Amino acid sequence: MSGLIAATTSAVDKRKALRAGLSSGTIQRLPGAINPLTAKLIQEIGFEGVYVSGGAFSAGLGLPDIGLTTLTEVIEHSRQIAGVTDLPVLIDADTGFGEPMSAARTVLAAEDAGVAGLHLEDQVNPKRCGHLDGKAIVPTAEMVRRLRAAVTARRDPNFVICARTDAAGIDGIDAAIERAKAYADAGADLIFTEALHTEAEFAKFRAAVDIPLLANMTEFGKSKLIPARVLEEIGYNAVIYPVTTLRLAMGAIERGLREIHETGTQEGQLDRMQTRSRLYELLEYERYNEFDSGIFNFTLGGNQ
Ligand SMILES: C[C@](O)(C(=O)O)[C@H](CC(=O)O)C(=O)O
Ligand SMILES: [Mg+2]
Repeated sequence: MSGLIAATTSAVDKRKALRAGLSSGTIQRLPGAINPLTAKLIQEIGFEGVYVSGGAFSAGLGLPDIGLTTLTEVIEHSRQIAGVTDLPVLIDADTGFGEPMSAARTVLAAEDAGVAGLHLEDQVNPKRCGHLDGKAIVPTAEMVRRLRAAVTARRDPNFVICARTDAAGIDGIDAAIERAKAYADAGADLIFTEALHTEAEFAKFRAAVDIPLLANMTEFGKSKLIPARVLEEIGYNAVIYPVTTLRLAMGAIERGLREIHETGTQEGQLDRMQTRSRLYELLEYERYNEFDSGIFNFTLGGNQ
């Protein structure tokens, strides 16, 4: 049964792995998982970690990314994803769902959900996507209070608290660097440098800040899409592809639905689909026989 239904690696070990990865000199690549099944694929392909995006989660609920989702919803979604993967899971906790005490509660809930780390951002409530104009940030001292509350609350010292600064797009990169230094002093383990534009900006940030850095390679935003290898050369420690799997899936879903609508059949889409046999392989369907031989007692014909 080992590894079926739920992953075998404990949350404690996953947090140790994330810490070790962040100080390894090898960039940790964390694609966003839109659901637990996607997290299984991320693990199978060989990435170092899994990201849970607030933007993708709210979009999946049919909502914009403007702070409408709740602590409970995000934690439950994250718990399901963390439960099926041996990889560390980093989650998007927006502004911490309220005042500093709520940020502390978010950390406790995330620990209980088996998550390896979370990021808190310095935007005002209600927050918005970091790649949109018109966002606003709280004073540095307020974000420091948010972070101190989070850092003090954690029970597992290896739980990663990542501080995201949205300041570059508002007050410029120098102000963002100053904030990052204050956030590191407040106990942040990792800095998420939101919405930088070019390699030169990423390099400038790297030169100025001593602790690990995370890059956000989200599509159709403010940042150039810089390959992981280049980010690693610059000295970044982690990179997220937060909404990529949602955009890939939704692009394919829209094309497929339009074709069915126009032609009356999905026949032309079959070679773009994950086959039944590939799905079953990913789910390790056959191994569930170990538990109950009545579950996988059939064979699949060709082309499935
Ligand atoms: C990383 C992010 O916070 C997310 O929710 O995934 C978003 C990504 C996006 O909207 O493209 C962000 O604010 O950058
Ligand atoms: Mg977000």
